[in-house]
Amino acid sequence: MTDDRPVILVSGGAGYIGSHACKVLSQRGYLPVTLDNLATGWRDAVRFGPFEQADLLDRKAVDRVFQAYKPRAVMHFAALSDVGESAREPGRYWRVNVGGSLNLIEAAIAAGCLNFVFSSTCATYGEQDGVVLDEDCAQAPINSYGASKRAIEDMLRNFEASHGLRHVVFRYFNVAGADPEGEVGEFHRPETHLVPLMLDAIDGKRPALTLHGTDYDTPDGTCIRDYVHVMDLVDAHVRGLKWLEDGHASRVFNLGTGQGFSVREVIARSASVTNRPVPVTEGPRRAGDATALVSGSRRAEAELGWRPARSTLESMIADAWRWHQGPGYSA
Ligand SMILES: NC(=O)c1ccc[n+]([C@@H]2O[C@H](COP(=O)([O-])OP(=O)(O)OC[C@H]3O[C@@H](n4cnc5c(N)ncnc54)[C@H](O)[C@@H]3O)[C@@H](O)[C@H]2O)c1
Ligand SMILES: O=c1ccn([C@@H]2O[C@H](COP(=O)(O)OP(=O)(O)O[C@H]3O[C@H](CO)[C@H](O)[C@H](O)[C@H]3O)[C@@H](O)[C@H]2O)c(=O)[nH]1
Repeated sequence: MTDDRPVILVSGGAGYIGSHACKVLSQRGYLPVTLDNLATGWRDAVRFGPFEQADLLDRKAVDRVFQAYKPRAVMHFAALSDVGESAREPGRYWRVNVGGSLNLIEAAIAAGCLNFVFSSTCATYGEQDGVVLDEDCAQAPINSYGASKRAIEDMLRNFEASHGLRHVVFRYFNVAGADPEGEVGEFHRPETHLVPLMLDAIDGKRPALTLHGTDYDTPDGTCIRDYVHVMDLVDAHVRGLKWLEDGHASRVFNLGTGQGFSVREVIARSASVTNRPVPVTEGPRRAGDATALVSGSRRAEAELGWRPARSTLESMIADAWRWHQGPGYSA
């Protein structure tokens, strides 16, 4: 390799969040190497560094990527992350998320790459009405997706104790928005996330958005979530990487704004940002959904100096809408 930038191995770099992370890493002087099997990601989203098509379940292939690029650290985004599917097919979530992470962790250790940044989720907290969700809160996942992520957090702690694997765990709340320059954005097939489905309904790509439950114990009956802009989220990842490079101890950080919005509030805000009506139908609850998930922590701000700059509903919807109408969305 002639490029002498520090290499970061990005698992899941062809996916929504991983592709944004690659963009920001490359802007900040790193060489992001994407390892992805394209299960839910896209070749076109890998634009900011080399691409290695490999499955995390193939340990030999993962070892080869470490040998070829000698990364300084790993950012591990690759996972299955559809809450509803995880309720129906728990085996896939344990196999891919937990088994794949075990391979990646063991390969990193074998290669002497001991700095590891991991995508976890607020779904590890489960359903805890009235509890402030900070990092010390008990984890009680209510679906196998959340359970698989909690298991990986445990795995990281075990491998730190045995092999010195230093790690930062980010428990994301709901990620939304897109690269404001429109190079990458969110595109899943099938799509399950609220914002892209709503934008599809607004511009006629789907007949309507279905409200998954209107009888929750919230002011308007729909679930409450804490939405964070994908660009703010990946900025925190680069800060997490520097935290490890600076020699700090392993740490868990929530990534959310601390403000919750109901599904109906997101819909109302989208109608005003796009200046178009949102066709809506009411449906039953979706298996595995918690009533309200809102971060109650300022740890990332206090310790990483992280300040979300674009995480208003307006910015997230406006950036997602721009991406949605551009050429990349249906590529
Ligand atoms: N989007 C959110 O709101 C959100 C919230 C909390 C946590 N997360 C976590 O963030 C991470 C990224 O989420 P995303 O929304 O970008 O998902 P995504 O589906 O867009 O990206 C995941 C990527 O991982 C790849 N992948 C999956 N299985 C693989 C395997 N076995 N080997 C190699 N590559 C594999 C996929 O092809 C895809 O490119 C996930 O770990 C997810 O659990 C996301
Ligand atoms: O068509 C839809 C899609 C979503 N929703 C609702 O909108 C809210 C947000 O749903 P998303 O599917 O966009 O996001 P989730 O909260 O289910 O999931 C996100 O947060 C989870 C943690 O709970 C996981 O981390 C997961 O990876 C991440 O996508 C939920 O109340 C959901 O029921 C609808 O009403 N209709």
